[in-house]
Amino acid sequence: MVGGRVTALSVHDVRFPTSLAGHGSDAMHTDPDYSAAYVIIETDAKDGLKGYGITFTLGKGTEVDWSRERRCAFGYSSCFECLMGLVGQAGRKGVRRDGERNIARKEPGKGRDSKDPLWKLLVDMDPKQLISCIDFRYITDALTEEEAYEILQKGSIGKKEREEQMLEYGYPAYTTSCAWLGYSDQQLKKLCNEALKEGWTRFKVKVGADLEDDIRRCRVIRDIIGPEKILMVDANQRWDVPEAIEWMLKLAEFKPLWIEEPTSPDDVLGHATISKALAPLGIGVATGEQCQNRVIFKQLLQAEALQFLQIDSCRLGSVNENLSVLLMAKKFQIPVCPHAGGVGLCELVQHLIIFDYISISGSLENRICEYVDHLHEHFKYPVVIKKASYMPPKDAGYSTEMKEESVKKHQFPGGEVWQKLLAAQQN
Ligand SMILES: C[C@H](O)[C@@H](O)[C@@H](O)[C@H](O)C(=O)O
Ligand SMILES: [Mg+2]
Repeated sequence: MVGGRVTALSVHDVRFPTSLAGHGSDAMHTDPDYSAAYVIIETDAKDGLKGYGITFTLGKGTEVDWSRERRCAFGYSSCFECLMGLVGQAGRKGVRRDGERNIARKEPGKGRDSKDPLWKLLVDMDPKQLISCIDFRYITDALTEEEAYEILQKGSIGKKEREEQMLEYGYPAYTTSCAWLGYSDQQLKKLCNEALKEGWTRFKVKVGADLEDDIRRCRVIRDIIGPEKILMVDANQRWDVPEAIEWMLKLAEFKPLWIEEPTSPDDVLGHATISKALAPLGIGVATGEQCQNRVIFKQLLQAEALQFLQIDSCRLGSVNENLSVLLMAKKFQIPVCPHAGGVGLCELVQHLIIFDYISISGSLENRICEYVDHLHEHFKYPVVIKKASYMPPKDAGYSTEMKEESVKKHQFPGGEVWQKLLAAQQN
């Protein structure tokens, strides 16, 4: 039982000047500053329990999220059970405030009252408890409560062995850090060679702005990694549907496993058309990092519009919403390959995908979780990567807490880092 009532809440506009070095750049976001609306919730619990929440943005977006997080958190009243949101009704309340339903958010504090990391808390919940966390409204035409229960019951067979396997070997990852669009060929080569030495075997490269550049960059990276290692390409919504198909016909020689976000993330049928056209080439469609709720994921699955489903821990409103998507993906037999990176997304989503493997999917076939090698040093419990795999976190909670010093220095615009940059711009 959760103790304590919420006594204070603060929201911090934390930004990192990643655009200066081209980190995170793609065909649509040429100069992102990885940023977050970071929420700290204090309680009067005797043990000094606090909750931490993150909404990832590319800088300016924090201004929208900042004001919303404040209102939203206060709107919950001071009842800590509501903030926990591990009850279906509370989850429903959290994602459905009138007129604000489409802004990505995440409930702060989840898992923090337990001594377990979030993945373990979920793994140890029985199917009935897990089901009670899910809002099935709008998805029963794709997944009923009974079907979800059955999936979880079946998933409990062999759970212990899978948990041990995760603790020993971790969850397989791929890297996006070598090939941001703003990186020079020289930098790309250097980073790729280093990643190979570190044991990475799966690489994602940004494409979509210029076909000749893409062909050259894919060739550079294939030459370095060889024909056997896995390559994925990501266009970040740059193309129209016919353009996506034509462009990918030209990149097919590099044997990408998937094309990610080929077109508008809202265009379910467009994704289906692209999937159908690229299937004979052995190229799948991956999407989901901009998908904000279970209904869109339901439609993508029903329309056979994607072959790899990319949940995002912050974009989907709450852990609860993620649970429903993991279960739908299992029913439709589509592998979940989470989106990560940004500020803290790797820290968060590792919990969900480790839980998915142990309790839902039971398979690692065609499954990999994104890893991006930026900004982990600002987190109190940073991810641990060994042999290109995420090692299950051991600390309590959702690994969301940032270092106080990092928050202070990177507050926008008053923090030391921004004061220096803004002063340099004026001179
Ligand atoms: C602006 C961001 O860096 C995106 O490019 C990034 O999230 C990307 O789509 C990814 O898949 O990692
Ligand atoms: Mg992407």
